[in-house]
Amino acid sequence: MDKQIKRSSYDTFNAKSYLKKNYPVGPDGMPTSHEDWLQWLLNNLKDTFAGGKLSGERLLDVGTGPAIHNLISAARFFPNITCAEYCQENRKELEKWVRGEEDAFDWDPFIKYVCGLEGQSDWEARKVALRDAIQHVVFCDVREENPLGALNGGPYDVVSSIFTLCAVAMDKTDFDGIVSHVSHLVKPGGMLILVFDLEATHVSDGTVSRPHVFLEASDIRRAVRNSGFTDVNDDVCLVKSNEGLQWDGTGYIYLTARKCSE
Ligand SMILES: C[S@@+](CC[C@H](N)C(=O)[O-])C[C@H]1O[C@@H](n2cnc3c(N)ncnc32)[C@H](O)[C@@H]1O
Repeated sequence: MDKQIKRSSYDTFNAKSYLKKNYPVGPDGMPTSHEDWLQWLLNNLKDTFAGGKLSGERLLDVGTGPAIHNLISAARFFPNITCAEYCQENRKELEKWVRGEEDAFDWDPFIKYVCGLEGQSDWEARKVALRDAIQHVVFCDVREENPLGALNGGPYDVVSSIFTLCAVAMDKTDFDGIVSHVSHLVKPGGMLILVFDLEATHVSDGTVSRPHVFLEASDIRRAVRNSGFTDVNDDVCLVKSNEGLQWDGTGYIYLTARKCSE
C-alpha cells in the first residue's frame, strides 16, 4: 500500500529508478510507453522545431530531470542548451551522459527513434551534436521568483519544461506563480514549450504516493496567457485507461506560446 508523503520528496529523488520506470525500451529496441504518450511527446517536439522555425541559439530546459530525450529535436537547431534541474542526483546523471560515462543511461534508442521521425539517418552524429549542445547543467528552483538565481544570464530564445511545473505546484494559485517565475526566463518574442499532466490528483512511484495539483487544460492556458504570452497552441493526448499506471490523470497537454513583445 502506498503511503502519502510530502511534495518535498524531490529532495530524495532516485534518478536510476525514475529512468528505468519511465523510459523503458521494448524487445525491438524501440522506446515503449503506455498508450504511446512518449511517441506523442517526441512527435510534438519534432514538429515544433521542424525546419528551424524557432529563431535563436539559446534554449533553457527547466526541470530536465535525469533525461535528455526532450532535447533531441531542439539540439538540431539550438547549439547552446542549458539544463536546469533542482535535484543534484539528476544533474549528476545528466552530466554522466554528456561526458559519455559508461554507467550513464542509454539514450541511443530514443535518439534513433527521433531521427526516424525526422527522416534523418545519422543518429550517431546527432548524439555527438546533442552532447556538444548541452553546454550547462545548473541548479534551478521554480518556486523562486528568479529560478536560476545568480546563474541567470538573461532571458532565453526558447524555454521548455516537460512534466515539471505541474509536479512541483501545490495548488492552482501556486501553479500560476510558478508559471510566472518561468515566464521571466523567456525573451520577448521567444517561445515557451510546456507539457503537463491533466486532471491528476496523485502520482506514485509504487512505494510512495504524492498529491498532484488538479489542472484542467483551461487552467493551464489561462496561467500562460496571464504570464504575458500570446499565440497559445496546444495538443491534448487523452489516455483511455489508467490500468497499470500509478497515476490517475486523464491525459497530457503539450502547449507552445510566444512571449509578448515589451
Ligand atoms: C516528473 S519529473 C520530469 C523530468 C523530465 N523533464 C522528464 O520529462 O522526464 C519533475 C522534475 O522536476 C524537478 N523538480 C522538483 N522540484 C523542483 C523545483 N522546485 N524546481 C525545479 N525543478 C524541480 C524534479 O527534480 C524532477 O526532475
